Amino acid sequence: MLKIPNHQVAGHKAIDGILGPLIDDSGNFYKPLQNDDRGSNEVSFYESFNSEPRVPKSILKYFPIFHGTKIVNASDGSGLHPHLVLEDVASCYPNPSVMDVKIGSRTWYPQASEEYIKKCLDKDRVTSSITLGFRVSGLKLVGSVANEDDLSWQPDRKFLQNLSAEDVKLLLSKFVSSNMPSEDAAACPDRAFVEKVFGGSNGVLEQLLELKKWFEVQTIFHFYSCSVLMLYDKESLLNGKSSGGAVVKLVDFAHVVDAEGAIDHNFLGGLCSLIKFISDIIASPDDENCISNNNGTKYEH
Ligand SMILES: O=P(O)(O)O[C@@H]1[C@@H](OP(=O)(O)O)[C@H](OP(=O)(O)O)[C@H](O)[C@H](OP(=O)(O)O)[C@H]1OP(=O)(O)O
Ligand SMILES: Nc1ncnc2c1ncn2[C@@H]1O[C@H](COP(=O)(O)OP(=O)(O)O)[C@@H](O)[C@H]1O
Repeated sequence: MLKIPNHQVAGHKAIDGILGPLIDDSGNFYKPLQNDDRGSNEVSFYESFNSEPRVPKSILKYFPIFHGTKIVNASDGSGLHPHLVLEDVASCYPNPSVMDVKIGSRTWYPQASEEYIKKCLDKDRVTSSITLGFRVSGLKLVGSVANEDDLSWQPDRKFLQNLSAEDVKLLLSKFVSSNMPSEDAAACPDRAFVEKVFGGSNGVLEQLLELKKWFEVQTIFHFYSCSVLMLYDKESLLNGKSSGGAVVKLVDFAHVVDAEGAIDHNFLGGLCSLIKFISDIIASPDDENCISNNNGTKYEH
């Protein structure tokens, strides 16, 4: 029995009869192939990625496992439709906090139509993509008590569109905090999970640094409009379960193109920028938890 995922934070969602991803109880994520080139491009990417001998084994873990395609009933009620069958990277978490960060200051690929480039450029300009090299595309923050809906916060696209560098820093700090899963700008994030999630030898920062090393040398693919997904489970971490630890996965390969022997400096630049934000949060002392809001007011504990 396929169902709508609870933990999807961005992209096309299978709500209100729209075509979107579905999951099963066996840990699979069914992403519908879009009817234009995007669906077939993403299938081609997974096929070539998985058969590409130049991709180091250590890098494979940053990509969802690909189980091929399958025709299943679409979420919009339109009947049978081909879907990518991917590993559901959220399936091992009871109640994950999730952040989708679209990497790159430029989300359009060189071969795209003028109309598409304009649409992407407009979004890159109004969001933090051009200024920061990435934008937060989706977010779900969960409170410390599992399964209590009122303790989770999933901001809408509008809220995420206009974030400054300070706002992004605040959001990343909230992502690793046990308090205030809300858009309240006056809230001081306690960063209770900063070491467990961002820091440490298995944390987000180490994972991003490993990815960065690969992006410094790989000249196989250019990953336009692709996202870094960060997930972890607060309750499991609080209970000392190692299974709640943070993972980094790359998702959305509808616009991956051949690198033609060149470094993907667009992705690499965005990744370095995200790494800098996360390193700064790990390094900043606790008394810098309270960050200025949009008016420059500094909130205290
Ligand atoms: O038009 P929208 O607003 O739904 O745009 C989608 C984007 O949502 P956004 O507004 O940037 O959060 C969406 O971005 P996210 O995955 O949500 O970050 C995709 O870029 C999507 O395009 P594609 O399927 O990757 O080709 C975009 O979808 P298309 O409309 O290009 O199919
Ligand atoms: N393999 C996966 N497992 C679990 N969740 C996923 C997976 N792939 C994508 N998602 C969820 O779906 C969202 C949108 O995915 P994406 O591939 O970007 O779709 P779209 O092409 O519609 O933008 C992500 O932000 C994430 O929350």
